[in-house]
Amino acid sequence: MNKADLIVALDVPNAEAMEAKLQELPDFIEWYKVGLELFCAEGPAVLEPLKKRGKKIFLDLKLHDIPQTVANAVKTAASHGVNLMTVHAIGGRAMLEHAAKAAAECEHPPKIVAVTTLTSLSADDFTDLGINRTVSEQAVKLGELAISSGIDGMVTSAHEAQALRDAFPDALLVTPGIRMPDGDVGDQKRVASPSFAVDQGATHLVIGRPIMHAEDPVAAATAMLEDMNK
Ligand SMILES: O=C(O)c1cc(=O)[nH]c(=O)n1[C@@H]1O[C@H](COP(=O)(O)O)[C@@H](O)[C@H]1O
Repeated sequence: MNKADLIVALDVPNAEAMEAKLQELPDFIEWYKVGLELFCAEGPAVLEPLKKRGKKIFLDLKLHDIPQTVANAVKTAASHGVNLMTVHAIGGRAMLEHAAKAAAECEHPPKIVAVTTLTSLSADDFTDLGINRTVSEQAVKLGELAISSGIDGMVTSAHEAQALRDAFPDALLVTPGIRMPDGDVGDQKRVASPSFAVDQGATHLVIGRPIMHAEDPVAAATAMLEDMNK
């Protein structure tokens, strides 16, 4: 039994590249994330090979629009049989409530998680954006909005996870920006190890390049899982 779910981000340009990776990656990976790049390239058909393999699907489209548009998008996406979806918390209460209601009305309701602050943003970006709170304060503020609107949980870096876990004991906490201590950070700003994320209360860890770009993806995924469970 793993301490959290490991989700591999299929950040590849097309279905062919996805298939190559799926053949390489180990069976113990139960969750895959399909994001904007792959979904824009292939549309919903790209989900079929994952469903055939019995994998759980995180469709990460980070919806942020007027309430009705988001509700319709949630319903349409859910009809393709996805387990988890993202919206942006800053879309506001009406948008979040519409998303939650649309999901609940689906035959197979997906869980909806709200992005609080992208893991690629730092405190300096907050200054640029005119936000005067700390990243943790902002996460809790947006978490309150999301949870009270009927959303299932938040996407956050592991550094805000404990504050969110304390405030919302039952929420899903999805943490991207996962790196081993010596790993290449790339464009991420708020990174943490798998074990740190789990210790802080994460329920799902999203990992892309450290596994997808590894010379040996099986070894990389195994090391992430071991670190998560230690
Ligand atoms: O919603 C997400 O999944 C997400 C939110 C966030 O704040 N930061 C973030 O990196 N992500 C996604 O998580 C994945 C992280 O990829 P790596 O940095 O390659 O591990 C990417 O697919 C991002 O789109």
